[in-house]
Amino acid sequence: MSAIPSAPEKIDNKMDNNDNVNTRTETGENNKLHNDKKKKTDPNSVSTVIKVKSVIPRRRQDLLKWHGWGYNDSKFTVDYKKEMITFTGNRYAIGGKFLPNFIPFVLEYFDIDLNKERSCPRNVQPQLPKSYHPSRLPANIKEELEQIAPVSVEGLDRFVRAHGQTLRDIAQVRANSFKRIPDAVVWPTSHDEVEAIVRLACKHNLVIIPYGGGTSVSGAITCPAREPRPILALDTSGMNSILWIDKEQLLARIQAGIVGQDLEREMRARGFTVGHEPDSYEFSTLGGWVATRASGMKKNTYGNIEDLIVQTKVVTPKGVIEKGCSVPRISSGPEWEHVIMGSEGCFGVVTEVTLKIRPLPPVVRYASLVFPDWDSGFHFMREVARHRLQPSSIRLMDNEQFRFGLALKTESSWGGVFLEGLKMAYITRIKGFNPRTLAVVTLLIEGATDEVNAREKRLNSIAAQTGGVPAGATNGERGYTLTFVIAYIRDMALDWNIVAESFETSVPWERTLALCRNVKWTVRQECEKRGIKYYLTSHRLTQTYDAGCCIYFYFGFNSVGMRDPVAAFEEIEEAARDAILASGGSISHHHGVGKVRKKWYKETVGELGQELLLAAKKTLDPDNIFALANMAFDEHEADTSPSVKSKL
Ligand SMILES: Cc1cc2nc3c(=O)[nH]c(=O)nc-3n(C[C@H](O)[C@H](O)[C@H](O)COP(=O)(O)OP(=O)(O)OC[C@H]3O[C@@H](n4cnc5c(N)ncnc54)[C@H](O)[C@@H]3O)c2cc1C
Repeated sequence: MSAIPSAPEKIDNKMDNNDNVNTRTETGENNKLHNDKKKKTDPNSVSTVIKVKSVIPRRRQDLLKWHGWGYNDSKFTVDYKKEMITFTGNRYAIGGKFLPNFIPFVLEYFDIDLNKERSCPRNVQPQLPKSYHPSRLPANIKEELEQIAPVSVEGLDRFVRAHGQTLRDIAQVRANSFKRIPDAVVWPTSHDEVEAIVRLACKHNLVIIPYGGGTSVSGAITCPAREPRPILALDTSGMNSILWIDKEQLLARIQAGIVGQDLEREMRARGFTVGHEPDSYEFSTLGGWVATRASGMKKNTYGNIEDLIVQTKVVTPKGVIEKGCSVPRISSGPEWEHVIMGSEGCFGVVTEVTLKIRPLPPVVRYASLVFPDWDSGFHFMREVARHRLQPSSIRLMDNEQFRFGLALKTESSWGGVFLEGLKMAYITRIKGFNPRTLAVVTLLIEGATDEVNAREKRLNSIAAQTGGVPAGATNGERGYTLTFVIAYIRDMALDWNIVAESFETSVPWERTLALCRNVKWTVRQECEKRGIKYYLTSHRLTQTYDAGCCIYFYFGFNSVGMRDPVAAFEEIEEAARDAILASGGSISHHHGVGKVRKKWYKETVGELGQELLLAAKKTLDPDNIFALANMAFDEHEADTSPSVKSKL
């Protein structure tokens, strides 16, 4: 660990809006040495900095919705005359197509009043706030900050970085009801600039919230409401260069603000892949993945983020943490890099990461299987994991999700998702599967042709033993495409007063079926208690391990007539989480703790675990500059009076 130099640095800061031009080489000493050596010895290595042009502009609101998920031009919209839903834009396969089965699905589960909606359609853009909380950043500090990196105190720039993607976040955005938003946004382009910003924050006692892609679903980036100090949103999007690629060692050094889709595009253009694809990867960043311990859909081949990282560089108020060597494994006491993975922005800013990369697989094949019900699908998944035969991705969807897939069937040739026409007839009439109970597995198999063929054969043979039937590649591919579109549904649902959100957990194999039943039962009880008649719970098994799996739930209900639907949703979700823990599940598999799951942190890590977390904070950030109040950190600790500081 090295201390942040105290002498002020003059920094040549030329960030060209969206070009993310980094005018200096910001690699650390190790990396400079690495580069110099590689230049001489390895003609295959790319040692020049690749300045990535991001899809996402610095004014994110120009491309992305300020009031919901995803691109401005992509959304579900209702044509009340035709009684049909369309998905706008042409970014996704269902773009521009009518979805004739969607309204019947919504009516069945949520009983919306179409006549009322027709007379008062709500396909209306939410209006931007007329005013914002004034910035608390003193003008002289702003000037000092501007010497380091571009700064904005404009209301909208601050507002769009005040939240993630929880239901409460989106409800607050739409109502402009945040108690606190950042007082300024700052866009560093390099590790050194981050060091200078952190130094300045320590000097003036400012709060820093690292902001990556804003896709957090744990309340992690939401500003603590009672924080009295000026808050800087440190937007990492300007730090998105690929510093070097070592084709021989299959490593790349990358700045932490790079967005998933930019990283994959650049790597694929050079014949490589990182292979980390969380469902949010269009918008989430490398630094966000590290800070939340993210999990990608292809983790069976490439690993979760913790398996992909070889080295990280992190700026904390007490100095820079970075291992002094870049090695595949080390036995040198506890791995301090793991203290940063999952630190949820509370210890400092991840600035650079060395990641493993892989050559692009020669063959990528989708496949799907249908099972008579969830339990038989589950037994298939268990057997596959027992034999360690998982392909890059393997997911089991329950019947509600299967039917939801049918609801997204288009009127035109792209077709629906899952089992049309003859295939459906074969499965229901000849195989005798009940369309109201069947479950679907989607598969993504990567590798050389022989390997892919062999694996598919073995998977099909296990499926046959557990009651499954192959349902083709197209259905498999559509299942994956659908993943990116599902995230857009909540915005339309909110227009109909349907509140919805997902939550997830990890669980040992032997507890999984009981956990799924218990959670659905709990949700049903909680809905009945509140007189909620129209709701949907659904789950899928998204990740498999030797010792268990990840279960991902969707839950939504029609909240018409309720006084505080968001609070009701959160109460039900809390009861569901209690049921998860009581059934042997965890606080989270990949979403993290943030502010919304703090209640269960101590019981998860134990008293001493929590003490260790507080001790790490005291060492790395004694003045609570990174006062995000996630995990065990209480908002009150934002009060920096000596008595409170000593508690840290
Ligand atoms: C539709 C949808 C699908 C999702 N699918 C997945 C999935 O498949 N797998 C998965 O793991 N997660 C998923 N998530 C959750 C989310 O995308 C991840 O938690 C992601 O890692 C957050 O990255 P981000 O760049 O958006 O971080 P942000 O939301 O900006 O920040 C999240 C946390 O990380 C901190 N942080 C961000 N950058 C840095 C940095 N450089 N240094 C230090 N701290 C930093 C922030 O302070 C905050 O505490 C999904 C979310 C949504 C909305």
